[in-house]
Amino acid sequence: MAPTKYADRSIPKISLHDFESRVDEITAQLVHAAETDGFFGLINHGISEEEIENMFETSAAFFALPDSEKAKVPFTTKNAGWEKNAQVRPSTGQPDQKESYQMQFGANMDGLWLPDSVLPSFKTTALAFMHKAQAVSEKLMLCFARGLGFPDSYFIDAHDVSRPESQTVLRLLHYFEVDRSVPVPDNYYRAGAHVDWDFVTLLFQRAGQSGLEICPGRETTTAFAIGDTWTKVDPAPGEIVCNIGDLLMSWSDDRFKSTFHRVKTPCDPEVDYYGPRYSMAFFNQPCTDACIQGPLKKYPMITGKEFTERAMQRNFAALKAKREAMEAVRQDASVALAVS
Ligand SMILES: O=C(O)CCC(=O)C(=O)O
Ligand SMILES: [Fe+2]
Repeated sequence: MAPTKYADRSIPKISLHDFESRVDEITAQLVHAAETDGFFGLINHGISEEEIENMFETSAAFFALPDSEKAKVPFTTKNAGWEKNAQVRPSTGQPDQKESYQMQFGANMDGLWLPDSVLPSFKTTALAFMHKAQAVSEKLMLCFARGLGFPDSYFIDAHDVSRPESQTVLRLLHYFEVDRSVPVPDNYYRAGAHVDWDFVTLLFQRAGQSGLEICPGRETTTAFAIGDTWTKVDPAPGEIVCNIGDLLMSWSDDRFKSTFHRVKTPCDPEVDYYGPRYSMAFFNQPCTDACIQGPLKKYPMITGKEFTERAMQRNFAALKAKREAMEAVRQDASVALAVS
């Protein structure tokens, strides 16, 4: 695999302390980060390190269950449930080396919670954490609305998690331990390069479990930023790493940048972390009936349901193109072998 080019770029760290009295200052910082890097770290956000660690322990308890138990809550087309080695990224054409479990607040989760007899208090703990993440997200939504000239509650109303139309997701992720003695195959990522298609993502990482890499600012010149310059974002205790998603990019008429990121597979015993990696991503998704259009009306208005469907279709089309390209390379290679 061609060696990745790296640069030590720092992402802005934004503190939410004294939110009510500092809201305009925070808005300016968030808007600047969204217009440039598309990534920022949040501190003093109101979720304690203990609460985050408690949710990580809850997540580890879920993933420690036998696969036969987790398979009772399988991933569905409603973007909820458990999958293992099943998410193929268009950037790599290969499945991510991980398992994940996606939870939502509303009707899309019907039948997808394990009973308390299997995992005591899991649902209560997860929902309490999801409401905490939602409260942080609503602060960001207020600021982004103000920055774009919308009423303060505009994005908050469009992402109302108390409504059955809610599509917001907390995704628990577990990347498997990697064997140091086996060389990393080409195109093998814990999570291949991608942009998120939500409004804004809140990513929780666990101290010491590095691997996240970002390519800030949409300054990419190559497909999926592979070949561009990447920056490592190591987990800082208690910090939430946030990135703008495609939804906010289009809802801001492309003023705010959704940004490529990935999770590298460890390959350098000197610096990389080979153990199991746990992370949690809170994806703010619009209600299915939300009407999405930026202040400059650059794109036609669409609903939250249509936006989600189109994002999934784009992903499937890119994936199909990637697989066809890989198949053509394989056929060329076998022809070359046959004639040599
Ligand atoms: O696990 C991580 O650090 C990143 C996960 C991610 O980017 C995603 O699930 O969209
Ligand atoms: Fe992501």
